Amino acid sequence: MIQTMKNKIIVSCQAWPGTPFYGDPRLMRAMAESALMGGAGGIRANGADDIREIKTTVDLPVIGINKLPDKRGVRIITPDFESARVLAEAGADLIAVDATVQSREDEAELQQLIQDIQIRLRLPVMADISNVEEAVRAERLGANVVATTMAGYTSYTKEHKTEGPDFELISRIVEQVNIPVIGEGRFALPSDVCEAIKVRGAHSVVIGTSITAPWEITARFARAI
Ligand SMILES: CC(=O)N[C@H](C=O)[C@@H](O)[C@H](O)[C@H](O)COP(=O)(O)O
Repeated sequence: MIQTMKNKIIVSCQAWPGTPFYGDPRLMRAMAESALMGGAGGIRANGADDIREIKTTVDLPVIGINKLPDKRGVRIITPDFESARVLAEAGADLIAVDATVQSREDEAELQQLIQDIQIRLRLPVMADISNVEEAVRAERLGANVVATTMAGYTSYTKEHKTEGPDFELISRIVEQVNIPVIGEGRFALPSDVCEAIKVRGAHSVVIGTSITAPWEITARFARAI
């Protein structure tokens, strides 16, 4: 399944409170259908309700996430086994988890979560990381793929946050790990996708805001004048 996404784009279809797409999973299904029509090779979606709805009409691999508070009360990507289990039940084909040191300092706990998803749910795990060290750690702890999702969003990477995708980080991770590396975060242009996959060696690329957040796309144009 991970192989089927090679050299493809994955569209992140997520609805947040305060945006017009929040509250009706059929809206994210329409987004995912649009992504399929446009040639996407996968979908990334948040929460069991959206995933269940997307799966009714969209025959693409779905990377499931569940952004929920962890035991500290901080919202992170798929904090625990239960939050992963409901995604599997809804039809997710791969589960993404926050694998940053900021959110999961405890290595044994992260390793246990990865193993539980792989063995009990029989699904592969995507590790969302923010730097090279976290990518190397995630591979060592058994993750099946690694994604640059959190680059620029942890306290220790926010100062180096790139305006567009962090291509340099993708290259460095590709050199250091053997599992597929997925570029994610701030992809805005078709040429960004080419750079990540053809030049930097990414397996595929996840695009969210620049496809599924029309208010942000509108603002980019509006700001131009
Ligand atoms: C940091 C974090 O929580 N990222 C989230 C992860 O699922 C989403 O809010 C992003 O939209 C997604 O990663 C895609 O990135 P972009 O929207 O930049 O194309």
